[in-house]
Amino acid sequence: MPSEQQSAATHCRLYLISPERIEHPTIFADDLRAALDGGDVAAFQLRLKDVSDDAITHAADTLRPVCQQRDVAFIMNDRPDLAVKLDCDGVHVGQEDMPYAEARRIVGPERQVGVTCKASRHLAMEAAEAGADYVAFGAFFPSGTKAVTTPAELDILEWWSGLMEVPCVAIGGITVENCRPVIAAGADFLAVAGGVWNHKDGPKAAVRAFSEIFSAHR
Ligand SMILES: Cc1ncc(COP(=O)(O)OP(=O)(O)O)c(N)n1
Ligand SMILES: Cc1nc(C(=O)O)sc1CCOP(=O)(O)O
Ligand SMILES: [Mg+2]
Repeated sequence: MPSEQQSAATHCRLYLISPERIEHPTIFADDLRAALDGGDVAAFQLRLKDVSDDAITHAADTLRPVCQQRDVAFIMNDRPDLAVKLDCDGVHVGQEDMPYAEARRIVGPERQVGVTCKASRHLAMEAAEAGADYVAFGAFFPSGTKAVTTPAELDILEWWSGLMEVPCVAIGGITVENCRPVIAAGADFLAVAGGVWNHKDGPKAAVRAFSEIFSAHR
């Protein structure tokens, strides 16, 4: 995420996660533009599952400019190699993807590397000490996007934010309706997919609503 935005340590921000499939990137680009123009978004993660590298490439080439024109970091999920090849701002890796050090070796020092830490203080300390740009905890709520997750409790956010400078991301089933305690517990970023794309009034209204909640918590 852009570094200037990390300076406001108490200000939570949105980290938007893409749907797992994007059939028509040029059409989805309109949804993304609308969402990003709805309010403050720090980052967008391209999280496509079970699709070809060509499909990821086409989506990234279409969506990255939409993000970068708005100063929204464009993060590739799972694939440090594609993060470099497609000139992304960073990569997110999970515990089943590859070790942090390997991801860092591939993307180099300039791009961001974020690491899934589930509900583990140990994994988070390990990732932060190794140099991760952020650690991600979750899932805080049941997710309609990802079936198999590890339940996480809010106290891990309180503990982390009281102890560490490295930003923490909260993920898993977060919506406009349930996000307030997650923000109050100390999340620096809320990573959200369904809570934006499936919002009853559309993605733009969802981002606007999140932004208003963030502002009220400042
Ligand atoms: C910000 C953020 N946090 C966690 C995840 C989950 O990553 P991972 O455990 O590798 O699972 P998949 O997303 O790859 O299914 C994430 N993508 N982003
Ligand atoms: C990709 C992902 N990882 C999770 C974890 O717990 O690590 S939960 C999750 C899904 C995020 O989408 P939604 O906001 O729709 O629940
Ligand atoms: Mg992964």
